[in-house]
Amino acid sequence: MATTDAISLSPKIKRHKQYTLVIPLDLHGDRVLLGYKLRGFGQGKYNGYGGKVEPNETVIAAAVRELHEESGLLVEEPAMIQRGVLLLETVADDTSPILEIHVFTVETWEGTETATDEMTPHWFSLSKSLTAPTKSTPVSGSIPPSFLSTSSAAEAGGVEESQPHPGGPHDLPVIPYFQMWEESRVWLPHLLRHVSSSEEGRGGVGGNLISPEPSPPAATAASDGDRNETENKGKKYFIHHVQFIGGTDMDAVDGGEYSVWHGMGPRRLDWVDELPIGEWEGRKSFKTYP
Ligand SMILES: COc1nc(N)nc2c1ncn2[C@H]1C[C@H](O)[C@@H](COP(=O)(O)OP(=O)(O)OP(=O)(O)O)O1
Repeated sequence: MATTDAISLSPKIKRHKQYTLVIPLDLHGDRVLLGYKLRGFGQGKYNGYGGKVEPNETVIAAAVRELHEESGLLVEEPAMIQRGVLLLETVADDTSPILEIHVFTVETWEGTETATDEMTPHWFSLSKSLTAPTKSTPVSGSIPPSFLSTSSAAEAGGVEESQPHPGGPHDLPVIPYFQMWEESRVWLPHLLRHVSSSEEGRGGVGGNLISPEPSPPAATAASDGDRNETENKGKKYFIHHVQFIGGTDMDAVDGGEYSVWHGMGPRRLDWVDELPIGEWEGRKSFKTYP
């Protein structure tokens, strides 16, 4: 099945800036950990844990470092499972580099998730978060009042343990997709379905907590620009390429300000067997769009 929007991008003529994004998954507990960002780029949004890849650092080393700095969770490099790459480009500002964000999941770690002055941790239900969200997606469980409950930790610049959810994993809320970067609403449900369907095949997820893979409503699937999910079965990595046209995030907690990193324009999401990683300015990087 053909993808929808055409993307005319020449990665070779734009600089790339590399980032990492790590999503801890507790498959047996049917839970996904996200951080609520308290400062900097993406403030007021939920996201995975990550940041910039420093000079002379590998992407995977940066993923391990950022996860530990922002969440307190410690993993060894082999525990990082690369899942895909986001290629985010702004057309409103031609001088901005393409954000090349390497997405990983981890399923084992040492330590307990802790709040830092940058991120506060919140668990969400994995099985309830598998479908592409719409504004009317019901939010079961209770969305944590993050910006209220975490301000004390932020003000103190200190560390606060995240509390277990009172009703247990079944009472956890759906991922608040409308409090995330808008392109996450597209790729994250795909990734969670991909992980849960492959784990389910191995009998692994939460003792059968995961329901059969749902089909997104036809209108959503068509507009997501992604391939038919059956066709993607067995492919290992996703590539989500988005051109932002600039706009205002009306869902932002602060009311939304114009940013060149809002307003999804042309985009495509593909699943591939291998990520085309090559040399870019002397370091391993995403090579070309396949
Ligand atoms: C614009 O769209 C984005 N979508 C998503 N899903 N994630 C994004 C987007 N833009 C940035 N990110 C991610 C990538 C990183 O994981 C963080 C940004 O990290 P930050 O700018 O805070 O990098 P640090 O190295 O931690 O920076 P400081 O040490 O200067 O705080 O968001």
